[in-house]
Amino acid sequence: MKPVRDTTSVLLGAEPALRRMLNYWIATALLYLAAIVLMACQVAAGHTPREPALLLGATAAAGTLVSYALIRFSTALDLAPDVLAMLQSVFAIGCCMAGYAISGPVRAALLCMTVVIIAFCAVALRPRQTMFLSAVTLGGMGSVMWWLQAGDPLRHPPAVEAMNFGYLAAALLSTALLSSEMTKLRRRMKRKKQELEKALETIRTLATIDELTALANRRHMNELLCAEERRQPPGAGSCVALLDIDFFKQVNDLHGHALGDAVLREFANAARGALRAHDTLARWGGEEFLLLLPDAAPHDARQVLERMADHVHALRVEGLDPARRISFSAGLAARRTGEPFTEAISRADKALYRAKASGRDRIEVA
Ligand SMILES: Nc1nc2c(ncn2[C@@H]2O[C@H](COP(=O)(O)OP(=O)(O)OP(=O)(O)O)[C@@H](O)[C@H]2O)c(=O)[nH]1
Repeated sequence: MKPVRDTTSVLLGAEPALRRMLNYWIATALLYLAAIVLMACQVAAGHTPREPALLLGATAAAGTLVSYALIRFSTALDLAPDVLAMLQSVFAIGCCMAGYAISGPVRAALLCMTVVIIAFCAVALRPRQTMFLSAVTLGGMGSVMWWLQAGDPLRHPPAVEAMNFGYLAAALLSTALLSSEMTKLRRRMKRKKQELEKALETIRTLATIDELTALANRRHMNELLCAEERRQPPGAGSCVALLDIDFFKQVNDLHGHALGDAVLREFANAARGALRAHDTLARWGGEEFLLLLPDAAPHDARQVLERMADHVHALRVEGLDPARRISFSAGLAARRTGEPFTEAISRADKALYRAKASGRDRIEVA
């Protein structure tokens, strides 16, 4: 299986976009093969002269191989998908025109091939390019038909050529319109997909971030704690701390809820600035915050909290009495080996209660 996989990846490349284009190429190559076989049948039945049919078959085969090389090395050659599609379709339409000129009574059947070519290329072309290609095809085929009926009106009766032209014009027009509608549909779907991705991103943010402080919310912190419990090998240390802003109720009572909100926001900004790279501070509820310090000894955790306290003490919130210093009390607990975080948090909560009871603006260790 591996040699087959290796050969496939050399032939089709590894990039999904390139593979998709080469899969399209395989489909067109099969179409060319079918056309060459049918042309050979026409030669065998005596409807088509041998030499021009051979020349056309060889040109079509060579063109198919060249188009493979152009697609396979399109990145190196800096060929955009629409340029590739245009080149391939112009070549294929040229083959159809030559095939029509040398085919006998079945030549009208070749017209359906032109429609297939336009439909194929419309996947990679812009609607305006598809319209242009359809017009070029109609002009080219019309010229061949005119040239055939002018040169040999008995084998190519003008009325028949005119009807063939009419059918081709109708089919190409409908195909071009249809492909333009499909392109618009694809664009709409792409836009919808981008909108959905954006909405999903917003939902993800809303589900993990606290709206007021932009810190992690309680739900997200619980997820992080579970992940941390799974990640941490037994014995490896981490700490949790519960923080509560001191006398916060007074801020609300004296200055109103809006200023209370501003204090919460400023507190969060200041506290965030004191964290280490892997620490997470979450709004646990109201004016209470939970700090998770992975791989931290109690001494390291205490240093983080002291740094945080310095940042918070230095806070000046507009509208608040400058003499009023914002502070917080904290309960710190080092997680014991195998201990669930819920228990460590409960110990931190008791330590926080002691910090409040013994005068606030301090850190108590559980
Ligand atoms: N502005 C504002 N206030 C909030 C919010 N969430 C909770 N609070 C208020 O926070 C206050 C918490 O006060 P308490 O926990 O009773 O006590 P405190 O004044 O902080 O005193 P200590 O904690 O004992 O130092 C209450 O008045 C709540 O209404 C919020 O999102 N915005």
